[in-house]
Amino acid sequence: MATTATQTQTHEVSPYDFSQLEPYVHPPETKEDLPWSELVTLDLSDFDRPGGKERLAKQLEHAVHHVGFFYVKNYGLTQEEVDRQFTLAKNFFALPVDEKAKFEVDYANADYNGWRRSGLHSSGPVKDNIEMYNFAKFTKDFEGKYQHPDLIKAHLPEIEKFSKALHSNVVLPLLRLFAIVLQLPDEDYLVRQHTYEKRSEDHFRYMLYHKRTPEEHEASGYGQTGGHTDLGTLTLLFRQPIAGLQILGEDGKWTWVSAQPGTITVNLADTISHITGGYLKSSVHRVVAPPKDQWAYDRTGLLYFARPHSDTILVPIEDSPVLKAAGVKSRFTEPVSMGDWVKAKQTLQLNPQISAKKYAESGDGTVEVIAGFRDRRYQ
Ligand SMILES: O=C(O)CCC(=O)C(=O)O
Ligand SMILES: [Fe+2]
Repeated sequence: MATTATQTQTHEVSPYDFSQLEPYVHPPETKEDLPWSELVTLDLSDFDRPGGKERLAKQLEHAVHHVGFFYVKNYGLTQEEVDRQFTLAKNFFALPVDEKAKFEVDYANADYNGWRRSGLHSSGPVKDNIEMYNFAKFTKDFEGKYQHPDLIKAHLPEIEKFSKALHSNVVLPLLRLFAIVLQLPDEDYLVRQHTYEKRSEDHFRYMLYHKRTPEEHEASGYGQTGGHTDLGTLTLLFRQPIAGLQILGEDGKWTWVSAQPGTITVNLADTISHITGGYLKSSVHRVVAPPKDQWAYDRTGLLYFARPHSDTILVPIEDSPVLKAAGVKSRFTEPVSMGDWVKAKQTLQLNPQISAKKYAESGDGTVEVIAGFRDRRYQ
């Protein structure tokens, strides 16, 4: 009967339903005794308690000025919600190459939203092992601009909710804490440069480092050449157990970031450094080969990159007594907007040939990104 057929159809489970997806399971942690970074952990549930913001800002002071990295916990998303994003990432990367290729990034036009295939660039004689899928902000500016495979389409509302929660539960509270650290009369000063609705190039990312053979690790120099700073305001990195992320300390030594349960790792990036004349530290970090006992596993990442509105002019904030006392200056010789900065730095990041040529020409390990500001290469 017709009604039976309809009923059967409505009860059919979509192949994209979570019950049908291969769940992501965290690989085991390393047993190696590595030199781990000592990072503070901010309990964001303290934020709205009396005196909480001030306590958290105090806790951050050293980290934001000297380290550039810290953890946050209790950020208002359940472990299940986080695990579902890891599962979506895993299942997305498992799609056939032909399917992912329909959503490929357009680096030639400096557009990095969509799928980035691995093997685009070489590190030494070996091709890179990184795949990414970047989501633009879920705002009017980008509405209808990017298409997604059916798997992602089926879960887009949840992905939108998740990435917006990262912005409102983590990015904005942290910007208020920075305002307190900088003693700004207006606690929302930075928040107003980072509203979700207005145009900016924030993005949420699924990332996969494919496992490598011992020969590939060796030939790629164990990943030890990729020291960099991120170009935006803050980068959020979900806990995943494959060790690899390292921070360059003030003492010139690299330490490993460990996977603390229930946390997000946060690092400060270039823009927050620009608008504080270098007072807040854009941390140098890199991703190296994991310890040997983790060589058998892929490394899956969930990241959120926060950036100021594209029309923000990157000059030091004027009404901060802290910055005044430190005597900070603009890092540029002329006014540079966030849009200008993104374009200039991204041209170097997305085109290793251009970047390699410029480094070779300069010969001193630095290149000018824009308006007199020079980036360094960290080994
Ligand atoms: O995967 C990581 O741990 C960090 C990645 C990173 O540094 C970046 O994408 O800028
Ligand atoms: Fe980075």
